[in-house]
Amino acid sequence: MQEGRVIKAYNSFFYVLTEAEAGQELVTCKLRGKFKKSRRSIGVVPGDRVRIDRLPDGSGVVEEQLPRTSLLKRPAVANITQVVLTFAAAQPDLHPLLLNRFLVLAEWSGIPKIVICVNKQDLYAGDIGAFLKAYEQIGYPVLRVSAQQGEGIEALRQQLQGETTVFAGPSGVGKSSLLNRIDERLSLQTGQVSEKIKRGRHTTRVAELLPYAGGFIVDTPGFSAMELTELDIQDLPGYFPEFRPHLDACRFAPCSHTHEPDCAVKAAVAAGAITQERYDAYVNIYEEIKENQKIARKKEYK
Ligand SMILES: Nc1nc2c(ncn2[C@@H]2O[C@H](COP(=O)(O)OP(=O)(O)OP(=O)(O)O)[C@@H](O)[C@H]2O)c(=O)[nH]1
Ligand SMILES: [Zn+2]
Repeated sequence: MQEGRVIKAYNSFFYVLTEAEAGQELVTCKLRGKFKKSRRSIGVVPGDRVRIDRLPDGSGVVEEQLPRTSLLKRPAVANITQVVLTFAAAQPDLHPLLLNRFLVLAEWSGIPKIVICVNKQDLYAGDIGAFLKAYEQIGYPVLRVSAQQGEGIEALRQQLQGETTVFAGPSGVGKSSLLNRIDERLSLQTGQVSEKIKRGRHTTRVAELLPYAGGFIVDTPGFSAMELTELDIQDLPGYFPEFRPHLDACRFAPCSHTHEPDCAVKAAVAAGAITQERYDAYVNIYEEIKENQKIARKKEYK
């Protein structure tokens, strides 16, 4: 048996890239029939690690699906190791609340590495260094790049080595342009895809993993800032990494960290350990989720 990675799934065919020691071969596979039926859940998806048996004609049969470390659902893609949250320094402007919404979504998705990438440095004359430094201090690596001028692209390439990366971020920040800068072969494929998504076609489309630098780049937008309403409000404080050391020290449990007295999170804001910007984003997202829950409940009782 050979081990490999499903890089594409289409019409019940699974395209498996076998491990490097075996010579990196792309093998067209079918699923073992029994194996398919025994899985009630989502089944084998792009990004999954699998074991395959080879048939005399060179094709393969997926015999086993190995455990996943993460799963994005729309479209389904497994084992993403890194998300590059892409924004623009200008056009469109970088709004802290939008950045924080994406950070919360990325934390919620369980993807291990979260990187902030700020594109279009060439368009911005001011200094966003101080603004971004606060995010670096939380632990998020920050890359400042220009797809147009080439600034920072080498650092971005380094960041992609060996990882399975998805680029997420608002529309128009230059995700396609960046992929094009990184490697022309990437943009040809991804550019087309993002156009299709924007127009609302291909809603059931599947993701594809594009091999790059010993890892992969996934041709999906990852997630959109709209999905926030799906997360559990109890989990929200934990998605702010710098809140975590304070969460057990509030007088009330549970504490929403909004109106309660003797709140350790609010004390940390006052002491400067948590920035006002991040706390404001927390409250904003908290209220949005709460509001949505109310609406959902009203609908249920009707
Ligand atoms: N000045 C400048 N313009 C850029 C840069 N990167 C991208 N652009 C421009 O920004 C616009 C949007 O770029 P895209 O690459 O299409 O952005 P995108 O994030 O893929 O957009 P969606 O497909 O909507 O998600 C285009 O007009 C690009 O030419 C940059 O570094 N500097
Ligand atoms: Zn509190």
